[in-house]
Amino acid sequence: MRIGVLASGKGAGLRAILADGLDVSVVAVDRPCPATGVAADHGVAWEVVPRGVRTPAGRAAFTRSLVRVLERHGVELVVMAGFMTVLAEPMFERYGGRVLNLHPSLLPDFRGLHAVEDALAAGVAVTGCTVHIAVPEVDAGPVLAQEPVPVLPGDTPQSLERRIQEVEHRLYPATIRAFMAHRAPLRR
Ligand SMILES: Nc1nc2c(c(=O)[nH]1)N[C@@H](CN(C=O)c1ccc(C(=O)N[C@@H](CCC(=O)O)C(=O)O)cc1)CN2
Ligand SMILES: NCC(=O)N[C@@H]1O[C@H](COP(=O)([O-])[O-])[C@@H](O)[C@H]1O
Repeated sequence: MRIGVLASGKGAGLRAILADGLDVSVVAVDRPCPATGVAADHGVAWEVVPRGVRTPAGRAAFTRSLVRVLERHGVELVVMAGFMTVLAEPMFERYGGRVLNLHPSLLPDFRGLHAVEDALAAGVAVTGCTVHIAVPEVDAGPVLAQEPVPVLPGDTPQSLERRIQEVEHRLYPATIRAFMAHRAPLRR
């Protein structure tokens, strides 16, 4: 199954996906970011799709542009790895049930942009990460996999994020493989 990865940042999750040998056809980013360098280092096509104004119409136009890039590369499964823009309906009209996201908390706890900081501020002893099927509602949709991560005394957002990402970089590729094993490709 041909994978398209959506990213916005450092690309550590993307690097883990590529290191696992998954077939990534294209990396699409919503802003210039180091993830494109990770793609280039692995010989994977990448494109910057500027997200523009985040009005409903602007978000829909941005999402349609993303879909066109993914279709141009024959993508059948969309994998968000540190993607930081909320996708509009056109993505789910085209790839409904085949858009995955990785979130750095045990959803439904700590949804949104600041999950690591929020878990730390809440004083929980355990947080974690979640792989789920994305839907139009942010950080909702069916959970595919979760793994707990302890919060340790003296943790900073950075130290906790590092511990979570160690788990993410193993859990996400494994969950993507399991998902593909149970889904027929869109076309044979
Ligand atoms: N329709 C969906 N789009 C996205 C989902 C999703 O589940 N459904 N997951 C997110 C990833 N994410 C959390 O895991 C997340 C990313 C970004 C935001 C957000 O509020 N973004 C702002 C812009 C923030 C910024 O750039 O500083 C926005 O889009 O207005 C919330 C959750 C990816 N997309
Ligand atoms: N709400 C989405 C979110 O916070 N995603 C998180 O952003 C990080 C991206 O790292 P990367 O750009 O190095 O892969 C990852 O830890 C991922 O869980």
